[in-house]
This record gives sequence, structure tokens and C-alpha cells, in this order.
Amino acid sequence: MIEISTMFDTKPLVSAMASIMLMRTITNELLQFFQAGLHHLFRQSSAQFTIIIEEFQGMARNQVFDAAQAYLGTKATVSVERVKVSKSGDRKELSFNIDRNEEVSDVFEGISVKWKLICIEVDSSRIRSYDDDSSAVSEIRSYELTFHKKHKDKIIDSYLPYVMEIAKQIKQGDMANKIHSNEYGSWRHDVKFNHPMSFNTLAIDEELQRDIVNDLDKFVRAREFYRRTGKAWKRGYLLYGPPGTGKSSLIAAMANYLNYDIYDLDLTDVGDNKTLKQLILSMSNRAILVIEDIDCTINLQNREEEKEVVNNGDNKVTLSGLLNATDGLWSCCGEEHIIVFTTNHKERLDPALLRPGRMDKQIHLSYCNFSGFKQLVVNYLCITEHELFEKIEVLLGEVQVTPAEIGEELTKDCDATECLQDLIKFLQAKKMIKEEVKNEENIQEPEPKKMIEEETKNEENIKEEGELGSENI
Ligand SMILES: Nc1ncnc2c1ncn2[C@@H]1O[C@H](COP(=O)(O)OP(=O)(O)OP(=O)(O)O)[C@@H](O)[C@H]1O
Ligand SMILES: [Mg+2]
Repeated sequence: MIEISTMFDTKPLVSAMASIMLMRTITNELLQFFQAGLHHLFRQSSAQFTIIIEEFQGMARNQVFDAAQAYLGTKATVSVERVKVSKSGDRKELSFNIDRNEEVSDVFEGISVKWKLICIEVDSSRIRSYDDDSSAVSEIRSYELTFHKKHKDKIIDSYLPYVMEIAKQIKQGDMANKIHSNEYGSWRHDVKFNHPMSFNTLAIDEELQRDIVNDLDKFVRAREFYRRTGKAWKRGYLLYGPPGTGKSSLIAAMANYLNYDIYDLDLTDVGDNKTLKQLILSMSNRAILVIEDIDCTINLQNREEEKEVVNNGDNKVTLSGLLNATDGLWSCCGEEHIIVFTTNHKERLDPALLRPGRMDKQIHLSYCNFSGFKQLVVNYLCITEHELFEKIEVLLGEVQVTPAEIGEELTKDCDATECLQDLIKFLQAKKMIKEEVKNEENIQEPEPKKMIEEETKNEENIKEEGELGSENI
């Protein structure tokens, strides 16, 4: 008897069948695994929530975009495969940035988020230029922030404010408050603002200084007040006084104190009201807009004359354009804006600029008094006392001298005593000139005065005589 088994060797067949079964099982499981995975992925993607943060909000830069950019600069090198690196002249550090379409992962309180920079090229009519890396680009940029939707509240209420705060700290850490100036209708030269003036070195009346600092503190803290009252969070200052009394120095001290950027607006370079509007709308928040020598940089017509200007089709910056820029509805687009006008001739300004509520504070910077002088001596000579002070105090009460003039005397290449002696000579010379002018005026004045007095006397005599005469009659 031949066993079937001997007739047919079934072993290979069985093992082949077993292999096929095993393969089918594995394939099924793999399929199930992929299906589950896909399902999971699908479920996951539908559970995602994405916040779009565009670079511009209307005409103005979007603060959240700028903050995200600064924040992601610190994350980019650890998270992505490609980064952009740059360095501007005023910064010590290199700055990193994610490149277009690159993703950066971040974890906040155990929540994973992903950031992506999206750049869409646009036709030239929609171009907005930005020059953070010194190249005007014709594209619209935005960040996409994606996370699980169950964390939406946490991301909006905690993570985004955290990003803003970190960005603020990065900016403050840089101490990179900048000065921007306008050229051909846009802001240029955003170089680091290196002016050393501070409220410790500014030589102005102590009381006035305290008042200004309190005003600035109050302004910075008043976010809630401005929100509640519906007022734009801005404050206008008019600084007026003779040349060399510290108007520009005060602006520098304010910018350094607040760590605000300065936007130094040259109105003579602004073609028309529309450009002015665009310039102001593109200012960052926490900034001081400075318009120096407002009385002479531009001929601001009064509003009646303006109508004619418009009718003539003349495209100029007008007073109402300026007032709209600083006061009007669209001036509310930024936050924490301080607007400073300066002039040597307040009396030449159009009353519309000085109306109450327009300039919140008018600050008169005047000639140097003794306390201002003492501050300058600390700044320039590093001394607080000297035997010549008494003499100088008397002279300062007799002549008008600007801090700039005193500064010049104190920066001469000599020791403290010699500098102070030179200053005394300078003050005495000023006093002599003043007395000479006064004498000249006195010499010229008595004649007509005397004549008028005599004429009046004669008239009175005539009148008296007449009256007496009539009485007599
Ligand atoms: N109050 C001050 N305290 C300290 N330094 C001052 C002060 N005023 C003037 N100076 C010195 O004089 C220089 C000129 O002053 P500043 O430019 O601030 O005057 P200004 O009032 O803006 O003059 P202008 O009307 O000509 O613009 C400053 O660089 C500074 O060194
Ligand atoms: Mg000045």
C-alpha cells in the first residue's frame, strides 16, 4: 500500500497555503492599520483649527504678524530645515526667520502648534512693500497657526498674548528703538535710535520735568481708559521755545524713556494728504510721530484757503489733512501714538492747531535757569559744586541764555574752572550787549515820549484853560 502521503508529498502545499493565509492576514491587518491610520489622519485634520495672521490689516501693519515674526525668529533654528538669516547694521545679533512654506513646531503648556509662513505673489497693483530685509517684495505674507481645535480658547487667550509678550521683550532686550524718516512717500532709514538724551541729563525746570514724566506714565498705563471712553490711544504735544532750548532733546528723552520708535516726518517731502495718511497708517504702535518746525516746514493754509487749493487741483498737504492725520477717524488705527509738533514761533501757528483738545499738552521750553545750569554742569563737567556757581547764578538771572549756548562753553577743551570762567565772560558779554541795546532804546525813546508827554500837557493846558475860560464866562 502506498500511502497517499508517499504518493503525493503534501508538505510543500500545506506550507504554501499557510504562507498565503499568513500573507492575507498580514495584508488585512496592514490594510486595517492603514485604514485606521488614514481615518485617524482624516479625523485629526478635521479636528485642526487654523488661525491666519496677515501682515497687513488694511493699510497698517498687523502687530500680531510682527510679534509672530520676532517670536518665531527664536524658534526657527531649532525647528525647521531651512531658515533665513539676516543682520542689520544697528544690531549685534543675527536674526533668523522661517522661509516661505516652512513649518515651525512649538509646544505651549503641553499643546502642540504649527506655524507656517505663506507667501502669495501678487500683481503690482496689490504690492505692499516692506523693508524688514531691505528688499521690496511683491507678495502678500501671512502666518498660519494650526493646532487641535479643542485648544482654541487656550491658544487665543493665552498663547497668542504670550507670543506678543515675548516679542515685546525681544524688542526691549534689543533696546532697538528706531528712528524712521520719510522719503518719497514711505518710511526709510529705520536705523537704531542712539540719542543718549534722557530725563536724567535733560536740563529743564524740575517741576516741568516731573509733570512731563507723570503725563507719559499716565498715558502708557491708560490702555483701559482709552478703550472704555472710545478715545484713540494717542497724545499730542506742542513743544515751543527759542532755538537751542531742548525741544529735540526732550523728544529724544521721551523716546528713550518710553522705548518708543521715532517717526521723524518731514512734511516738505510729503506730496499730498493721501501720502500723509498712508505714512501715518503704516507707523508701528508705541511710536512718537515728530513734526519739527511746524510753522516753517510747510505753509499750512487755513481751511477757507484750502478749499481754493482743492478747487485748483493743487495736491498739497493741507492743514485739515494734517489735522485728520493726527486727529481724525483713521488716526485711531494705531495704538500708543504720541504726536509731537515743535516750533520756535507759537504765535505763527494757525489757531486750529492750538484749539483745546487738539494738542493735549503745550510745553514751553525756555532759557536756562540755575537748576538747568547745574544739570548741564553735571553732564559736561561731572561736578555738582564750584565757587563760581554763585556768580553764575546772579548772571543767569540777568541774561537770557539757552542750554545749547551753555553747553558750548562747557565743552571747551579746558578744565572745569576755566570752562566756568569762560562761561562767566560769555554771560557778562551778553549782559553788556543787553545793556547797550537798552541804552540805545532809552536814548531813542525819550524823544518821542517826551514829545507826546509835552503835547498831552499842552493839550491839557489848552483844555483846562478852555474850561476855566468857560467857567469864567
Ligand atoms: N534742555 C537741555 N538740556 C540738555 N541739553 C540741551 C538742552 N537744550 C539744548 N541742549 C543742548 O543743545 C543742543 C541743541 O538742543 P536742541 O536741538 O534740543 O534744541 P531745540 O530746542 O530743538 O532747537 P531748535 O529750535 O533749533 O530745533 C542739544 O544737542 C543739547 O546738547
Ligand atoms: Mg530742534
